[in-house]
Amino acid sequence: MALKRRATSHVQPSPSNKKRQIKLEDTPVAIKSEIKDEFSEDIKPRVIPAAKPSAHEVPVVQREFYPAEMSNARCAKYNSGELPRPLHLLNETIRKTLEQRKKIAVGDSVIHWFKRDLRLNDNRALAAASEKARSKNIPLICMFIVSPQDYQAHLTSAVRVDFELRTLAILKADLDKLNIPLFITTIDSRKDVPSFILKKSAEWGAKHVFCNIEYEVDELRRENKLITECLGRQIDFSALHDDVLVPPGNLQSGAGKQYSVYSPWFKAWVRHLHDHPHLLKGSELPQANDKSARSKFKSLFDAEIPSAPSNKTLTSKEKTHFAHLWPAGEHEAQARMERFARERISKYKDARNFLAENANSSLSVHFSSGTLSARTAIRCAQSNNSSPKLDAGNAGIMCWISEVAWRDFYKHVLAHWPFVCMHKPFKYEYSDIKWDYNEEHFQRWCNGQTGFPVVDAAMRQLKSTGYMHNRARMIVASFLAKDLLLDWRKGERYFMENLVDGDFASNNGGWGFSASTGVDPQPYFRIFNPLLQSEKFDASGEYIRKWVPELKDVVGKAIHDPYGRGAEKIAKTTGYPKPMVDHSERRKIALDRYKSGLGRETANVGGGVHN
Ligand SMILES: Cc1cc2nc3c(=O)[nH]c(=O)nc-3n(C[C@H](O)[C@H](O)[C@H](O)COP(=O)(O)OP(=O)(O)OC[C@H]3O[C@@H](n4cnc5c(N)ncnc54)[C@H](O)[C@@H]3O)c2cc1C
Repeated sequence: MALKRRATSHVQPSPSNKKRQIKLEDTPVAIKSEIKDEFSEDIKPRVIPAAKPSAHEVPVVQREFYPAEMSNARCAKYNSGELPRPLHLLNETIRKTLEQRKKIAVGDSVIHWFKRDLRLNDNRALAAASEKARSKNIPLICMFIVSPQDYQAHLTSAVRVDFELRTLAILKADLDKLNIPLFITTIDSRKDVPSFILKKSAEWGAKHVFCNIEYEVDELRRENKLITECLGRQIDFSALHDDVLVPPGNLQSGAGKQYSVYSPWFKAWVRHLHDHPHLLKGSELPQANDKSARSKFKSLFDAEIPSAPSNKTLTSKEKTHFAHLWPAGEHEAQARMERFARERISKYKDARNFLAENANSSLSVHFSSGTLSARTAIRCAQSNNSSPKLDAGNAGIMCWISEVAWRDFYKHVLAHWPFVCMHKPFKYEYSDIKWDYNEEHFQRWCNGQTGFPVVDAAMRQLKSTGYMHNRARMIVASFLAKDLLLDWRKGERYFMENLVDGDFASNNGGWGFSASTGVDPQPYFRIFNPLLQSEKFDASGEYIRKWVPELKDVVGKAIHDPYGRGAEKIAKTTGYPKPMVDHSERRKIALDRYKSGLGRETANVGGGVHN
């Protein structure tokens, strides 16, 4: 019972997302223990404590899926190579089984398993599956598995699930035109996914199954296991790199180490792509099946798209709202990319940080669901540039490419330092920083009621649209960690539960950057001043007025600080709250906390830099 209470205590129902909250108590005990067993070889020998939280236990870990927070010593073992990285193990299995898998004769069909690659264009595994099917003139079958427990474990937002399901309808229709069925089904227990794939392969006579690699720990381990289990049944399970331009592990410094700083990593990334142009080349579209596939697999063609799991269901009003805001599917993604490259990309460098400007691409939702490949996007940017080089030509285009590269960077980080996926900060020595768990403070942050207009505008933008401007993400993340002194992982979690573009690696990377606990972070003594950020990046207050209607009649600079700059009367009348903390006081406490968490002197707290 205590375990359940702890697990649910950090689920943060807010008025608008209450319906979407996961009711963990509803999860049958039997299923919970299955999940624990399945989680990883890595944790199997360890016993997950039943109830009593250890002094070190953080109430952020979803204990019904994962063990308690990992120790620093165990993180160090990943760093020293004593513990093998899941991607390394997967690569090894791929390499060791290659010859045996090559010998497997093509069966009666070939399967492509869609995951976060929901497109026909430029899709490595789908193209390979199609090629295999064509080599023997047999049908290609596509499949997608709705896994409610994966949604729950990965904190996938209801908005994102809705986007995925709408995309699947488009994908199914596009595949249908090629006589290719898209079979979509729901598997209640994530543990059953591998056996389901084996079962379907046998049923459809498939000897080849293809998918693209996801770099999160559970997924890498699942695919590793699938290769071996499939091989035992004479089935070739192929997992390919697709989601990133350069496969993780391919970029190393002169000393043979992984880069943990972005700038040298980016130079190496550019160099690698210039030296290996095939990595940027698009993949072929899948070829049509023979018409006979329609009768042979009629039930698959007829299979309906399942509805969202009950804890990830939007109301019909929300559905209409988000469908209008985020049209789904790869055609929309392509059109949006082309429009952006034609109309706005060249001004991106100068305008991208301004909160009220429509300067960014808003393509993250498509990258994270795989309705647009980062390769395709970069080729499109390149084709609008005066130089074919990734680091030359138009400043706006170069800058945008370097932003897309951050996405690759964080996936490389995730693959090389897998403990970031296990609730540990990249800088695990920062685990000892004392965080607060003040529920009222957290709720005020979630609901945009902090009394800091720019923070509140951003949090309300998230709630209303499932999206937040990048600069705003940095401001609110810094505010949560360094002004409210709340555990940044609570913010990381809330973002995943609400973002339409939620992506583990980028989200974790962004939070680590802002809380100064991550890879290539801003130093802990750099503490965003929300007022200065507001004045700099929303000078006219347009962004604030849009999202905080209580302040729409405030004129001039008072918009950034209504209580401090003479707009108290309006703010009071409209019910806009006073600032919930004093920034300069909190800044001092934050510096102290960081210093003592790192075991440094606490006396001298000067030297903090205001941005
Ligand atoms: C605290 C925090 C949390 C974040 N969480 C996510 C997340 O869950 N999912 C997500 O996709 N991005 C996340 N980001 C990164 C970034 O904010 C978004 O990618 C960006 O705002 C998406 O808007 P856009 O598509 O208009 O980006 P653009 O400015 O047009 O950039 C183009 C693309 O480059 C990539 N990109 C840009 N900036 C970054 C970055 N800092 N890190 C990684 N990739 C980047 C994205 O794929 C983006 O779509 C987070 C950043 C922070 C600071």
